[in-house]
Order: sequence, then structure tokens, then C-alpha cells
Amino acid sequence: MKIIIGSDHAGWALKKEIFPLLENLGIEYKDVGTNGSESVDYPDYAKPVAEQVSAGDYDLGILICGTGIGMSMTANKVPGIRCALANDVFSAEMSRLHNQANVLAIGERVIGPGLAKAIVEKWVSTEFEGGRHANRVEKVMETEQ
Ligand SMILES: O=C(CO)[C@H](O)[C@H](O)[C@H](O)COP(=O)(O)O
Repeated sequence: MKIIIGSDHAGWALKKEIFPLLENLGIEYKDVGTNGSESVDYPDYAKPVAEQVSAGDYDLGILICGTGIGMSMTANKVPGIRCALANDVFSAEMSRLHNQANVLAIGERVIGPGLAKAIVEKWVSTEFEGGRHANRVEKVMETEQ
């Protein structure tokens, strides 16, 4: 599995907590930045993550900002992306199991590092259930036409 990850300045500190988790899980990842607390614009980081997942260069994407809202709004503008904003473990699991989410957005100003790591670990380790959900996901994607 290959993951691409990005954050704005409001998600940078939490993103640094996620790196060792991905490494411990044996997951290859690429960080598109940002790399500090200097104010930046979240769309500049959401776009490359979403585009590279959409292109199939990476299996999944993770986006972190203050709330996750701006990142998820931006990522979902990219065709082929199903970005789930999930600041709890159950929603993160369901976003993969039922919605086949391919990008996860979380908020550093909403959750702490412990919960964030639990969310990410559950998210990356949950596979899409398919079945009745596949028809629904197909209908979601048809709305892009
Ligand atoms: O959390 C957010 C709301 O969607 C954004 O993604 C940014 O992280 C937030 O707006 C940054 O706020 P700041 O006051 O410029 O640090």
C-alpha cells in the first residue's frame, strides 16, 4: 500500500505524529508538505494529494488541517475522489467499509494525536465491503458526470 499525505500549517504538528505510525505499519508514504507552522493555504496541499490518488499513483490519501473541513471540501472537487472527514474511529471505519473512501481528512484542532492515530490505523486497515455498497458508491461517482 502507498499513501500520500499532506497538511496545512494547522495540521502540520499532527501530521508529524502520523509518520511513525505509517512506518510501524510498514506503509510507504509521501508527504507533500507543508513542513512548518508558517501560514499556508490548505487547497495547495489538498489538490496534489487528491490528484495523485485519483491518478492511481497512490492507493490512499490523508489530509490534515485545523478541522479537516477545508481539506475535504477541496479533495472532493477532484474527480474520482471520495474524501471522508472523520474525527472518530467508527466514522473512519465506515467510510472505508461502506463508502470506499480513498482520502481521509482529520482536524488537528478537533482531535488529539492518540485519537488521530487510532483513526488512521483503523482507516488504512479497513477494506471496502462491496456488495450493496458498490451500487451506492457507483451512484455517488455518477454525480461527477
Ligand atoms: O481548519 C480549517 C477550516 O476548514 C482550514 O482547513 C484551516 O486549517 C484553517 O482555516 C486555518 O486557520 P488559520 O486561522 O489561518 O490558522
